[in-house]
Amino acid sequence: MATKYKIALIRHGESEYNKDNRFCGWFDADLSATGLEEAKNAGKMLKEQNYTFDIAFTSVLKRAIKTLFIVQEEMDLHWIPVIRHWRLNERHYGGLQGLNKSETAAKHGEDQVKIWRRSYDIPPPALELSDPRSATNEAKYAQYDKAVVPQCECLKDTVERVLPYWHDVIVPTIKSGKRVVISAHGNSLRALIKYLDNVSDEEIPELNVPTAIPLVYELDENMRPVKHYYLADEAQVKAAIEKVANQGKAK
Ligand SMILES: O=C(O)[C@@H](CO)OP(=O)(O)O
Repeated sequence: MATKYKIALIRHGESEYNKDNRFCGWFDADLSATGLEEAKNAGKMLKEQNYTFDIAFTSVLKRAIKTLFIVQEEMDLHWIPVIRHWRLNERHYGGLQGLNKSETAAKHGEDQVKIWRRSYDIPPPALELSDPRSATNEAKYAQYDKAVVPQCECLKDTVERVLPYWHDVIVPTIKSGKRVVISAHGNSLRALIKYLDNVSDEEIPELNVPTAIPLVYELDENMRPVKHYYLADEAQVKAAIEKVANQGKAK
């Protein structure tokens, strides 16, 4: 298998909700001061390693949009087209959105929290439509049928809404020869990685994506992965992955 295309995936930098260890999902949390710094470093890593892009895809959530912009700023790539779409949003965390992950683990047990955070097909509790946390009435989703806006999602649901966007929009862009960067979220990227690397439902709970360390996928002419790697040293990646995994521990 020969590499024909290279794409970069970036999970946004630490958000205010990550900092407070709260479930975030479709809540539009901003980047924390650390997150801003992480995003800057991601841009630096890409620049130092001579990456460049022709087009960017991101979600409609500001933590991913701002991370992308900071990366563009570091790379002096402000001019490239940026396409934002809700299909790249974070997995919707339903009734868990806003709750502290450690407190939730103390209340429901770490095993239950791991199931909610990382299982493939078990969704968190759904939000009521009348819940002020529901995204149904947000202006950015007004153009879509109300049924499009989830009230909770398991990873399987996220895979099912990310993949049509991957196949219908991102793949044709990559095939047209454009160098693509995707700035998205822990679980929308897990959904894409599950598909690309054929990760089984049993293995997916152990996959965590660290914040703002660019992850490069080399793809063959059939868009199958040849290899992938983070643009940081192994120890840094390992520590950042453990930090994410540990967020579900009761303290
Ligand atoms: O809260 C969230 O939306 C996600 C990403 O920050 O968290 P988790 O890693 O628990 O899936």
